[in-house]
Amino acid sequence: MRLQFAMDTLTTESALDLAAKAAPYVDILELGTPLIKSEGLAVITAVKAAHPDKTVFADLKTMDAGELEADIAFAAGADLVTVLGVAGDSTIAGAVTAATKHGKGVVVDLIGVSDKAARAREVVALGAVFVEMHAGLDEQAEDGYSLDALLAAGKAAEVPFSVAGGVSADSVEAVQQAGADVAVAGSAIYSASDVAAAAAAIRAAIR
Ligand SMILES: O=C(CO)[C@H](O)[C@H](O)COP(=O)(O)O
Repeated sequence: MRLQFAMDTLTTESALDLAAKAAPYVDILELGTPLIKSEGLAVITAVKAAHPDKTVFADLKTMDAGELEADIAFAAGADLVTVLGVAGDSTIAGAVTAATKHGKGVVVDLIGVSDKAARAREVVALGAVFVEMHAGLDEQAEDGYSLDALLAAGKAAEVPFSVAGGVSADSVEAVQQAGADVAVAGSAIYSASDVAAAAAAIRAAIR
């Protein structure tokens, strides 16, 4: 299982600092949606230039204009971009067209989708390389939140999937046991006082 570090920070300087500390322990460097909105596509180019050996994941969360938004992110250096699962099929197919042109990939983020397993199968048929079983930061803050529903959806989907929603060193083993291809960890790493140690601890918990 690969480990993806979601950098939900707001400046390129901070992203480059976080990436440098975590890179030895992670496979995928994610530029979070707030970071891309704050700094624009240039942050993708900067992180890819600093880490050409890593998969650079641009969390665009595209909802419309799939081909155009994916195209400009791939041209900036992204290896993977996200499109929302609640978007129309034509938006997802458009992003896949751009990915094919660039030799890159589209990940469909299932945040806000009620039947994640069923939508996962549909979007993989449209060409997504994997889906993200995702509970966002606001959902994580709700009473009673747990990763369990995401893990169950991943098991039921029977397609390649990642899990994002507060994954930590304590929960990453359950993510792996559910059959995930990628574990996504954001705040568990970037909020730690020792970013490198936090990333290393999650890596060590992956068998
Ligand atoms: O896409 C996101 C929020 O929309 C986050 O990057 C994702 O949820 C991973 O971060 P965390 O581990 O802190 O939940």
